[in-house]
Amino acid sequence: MEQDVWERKYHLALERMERDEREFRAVEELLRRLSLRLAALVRPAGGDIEALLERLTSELRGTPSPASIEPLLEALAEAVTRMDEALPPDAGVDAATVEALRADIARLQDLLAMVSARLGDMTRYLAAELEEARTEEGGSRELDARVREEMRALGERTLAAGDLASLQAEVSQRLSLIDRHFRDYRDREDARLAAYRDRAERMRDRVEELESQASTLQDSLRREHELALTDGLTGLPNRLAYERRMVEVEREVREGAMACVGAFDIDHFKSINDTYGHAAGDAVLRIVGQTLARELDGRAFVARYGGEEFVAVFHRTSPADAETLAQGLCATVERLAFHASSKPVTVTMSGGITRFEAHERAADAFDRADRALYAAKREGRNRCVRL
Ligand SMILES: Nc1nc2c(ncn2[C@@H]2O[C@H](COP(=O)(O)OP(=O)(O)OP(=O)(O)O)[C@@H](O)[C@H]2O)c(=O)[nH]1
Repeated sequence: MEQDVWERKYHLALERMERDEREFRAVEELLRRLSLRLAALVRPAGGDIEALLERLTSELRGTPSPASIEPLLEALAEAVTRMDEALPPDAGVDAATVEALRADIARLQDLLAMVSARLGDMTRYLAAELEEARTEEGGSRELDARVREEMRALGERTLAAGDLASLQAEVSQRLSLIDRHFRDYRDREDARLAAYRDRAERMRDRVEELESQASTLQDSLRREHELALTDGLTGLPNRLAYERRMVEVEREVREGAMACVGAFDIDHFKSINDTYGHAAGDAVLRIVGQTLARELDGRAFVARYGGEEFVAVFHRTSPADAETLAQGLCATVERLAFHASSKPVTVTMSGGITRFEAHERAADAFDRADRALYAAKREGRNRCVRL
């Protein structure tokens, strides 16, 4: 009966251990996904990082040990550092892009250091559990051998016993020895279970702490990423966001989709600043930017390219339709009611439209849209030209 109770305890402990291990695996998976996403941010240099993560995953699927995992994590950290060094400031990528990528890489490095430390903890824990299971198995084998020995001795004495009284004494002595062996074994196992429970509690706390750290890190990365892609003054996507979007559009156009690029610039903006002040200029930029985003919502991706220049990418739109939309935008901006020192101020905008051709790079299409924009400026502003 007592043995049944002990066995139930033992199975409960085993189930708990398996559940813990599943939790650790879930955390490892979460961290792996996080690292993969970060590696994806620094493409195209992320190739060897993905291969290393692949190897790390297959290690984790087996029986992980610090000896097999630590070198992989070190190689991963090294690859990330190489990626940082491989980021030249003059590779056609603007300084803000390089800065943002460097910040991502630094965060990835921090994350790897954290993952490395935590995986070390976990694998050490699993190794200790394995050792524990081995010891436990040894203990039960020992008990088994002792019980067998007592039973064998009892059998021999039974045959040798001359009278009933000495037989009874022999049986009772052997039974109490067996009982003591069980008791010793149970006490040792109870102590081991208590120690195990303690360690499991501590590990659970550490796993919870790790999960919360990982999710805080993920949130702050997401927030910082959004900030890195947003123009602070207008709230529109910034040039970096535009360049990232253009990587996708370039691929779509190569696959046969139609797209147009529009460059827009507020006319005589310098004189708005000079006449009404920089704050008024900022307000004009904000309102014009938001007007473009609102008017083109669902039809084009709009970003602030820099200074007083905006860019729009029209998806699945013919050049003629994009030009009509752009002319409508110029007319809408002209109708905006600006006031400075209680006097109405008319603001106009010029635009240049071009088709994004399948054989060209995004930068070529933008340059042509920009040339169209300057043609519109030369032709008298407040208009749109298509090249
Ligand atoms: N207020 C404000 N001004 C800015 C900002 N960014 C750039 N500018 C100003 O925008 C002005 C751009 O002037 P120019 O490039 O000479 O062009 P423009 O006066 O608009 O003339 P055209 O483009 O030829 O019609 C410069 O005076 C910049 O200082 C900004 O964020 N806020």
